[in-house]
Amino acid sequence: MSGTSSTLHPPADAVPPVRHPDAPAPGEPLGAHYDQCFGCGGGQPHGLHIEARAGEGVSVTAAFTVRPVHQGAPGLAHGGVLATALDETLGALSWLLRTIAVTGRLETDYVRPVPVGTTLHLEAEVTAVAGRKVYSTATGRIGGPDGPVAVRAKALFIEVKIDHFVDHGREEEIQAAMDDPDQVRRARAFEVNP
Ligand SMILES: CCCCC/C=C\C/C=C\C/C=C\C/C=C\CCCC(=O)SCCNC(=O)CCNC(=O)[C@H](O)C(C)(C)COP(=O)(O)OP(=O)(O)OC[C@H]1O[C@@H](n2cnc3c(N)ncnc32)[C@H](O)[C@@H]1OP(=O)(O)O
Repeated sequence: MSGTSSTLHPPADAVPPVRHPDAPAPGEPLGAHYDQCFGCGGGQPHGLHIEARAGEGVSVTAAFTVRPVHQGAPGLAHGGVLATALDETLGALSWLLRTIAVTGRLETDYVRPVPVGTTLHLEAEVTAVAGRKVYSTATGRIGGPDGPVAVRAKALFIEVKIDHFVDHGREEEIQAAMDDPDQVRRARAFEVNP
């Protein structure tokens, strides 16, 4: 069974997404947007350590291997962890648009259980853009990149400025991020040069 809420249908004035000319080439690893990110950060011991790569057009691929710490039921991945994997992969699309966007809405279909030890092969693409609203879809397949779909999602991301994080993040992490030249460089890489 599946159904999508109306807010995830692009409006009539939506336009196709445009890959930024300075976007990483297809196949290139995108790296983490933040070292402490639960989804992609290398410095986050409890994280999912998702590694995304640029795809064709405005798309990305990624892989996530389910570990015992990700269980919900015995031997099976927790649904919230799988939603996080989809959310993170969808978030990585920002590298190709070179805009910063946060998840406004994420709807997930769980089609097949995902056992511990499985590698989830993820793909995401932007389907439409309307002003600050970015519409996207993602799938997670098991047994190989062409294997059966286990999870899929539709999402609405909303474009924000760096100020979103500076205004809302806890001060100690924001200060540490601003003091880290590598973090500042990564944050800037999302933004189209004026
Ligand atoms: C130097 C220091 C740097 C530190 C930063 C470090 C790194 C930064 C770089 C990159 C990081 C970027 C992203 C992270 C990437 C991946 C992680 C995975 C993604 C996530 O995990 S990210 C976390 C979860 N995410 C949130 O934490 C969002 C909380 N939320 C809000 O912060 C606000 O809610 C916001 C901003 C979303 C909107 O607020 P707002 O005031 O800006 O705009 P507004 O409300 O007017 O919405 C504008 C139009 O979007 C429509 N709209 C809004 N929300 C909707 C919804 N839910 N459903 C349907 N439509 C919606 C409205 O209906 C309106 O539509 P219309 O224009 O047609 O009226």
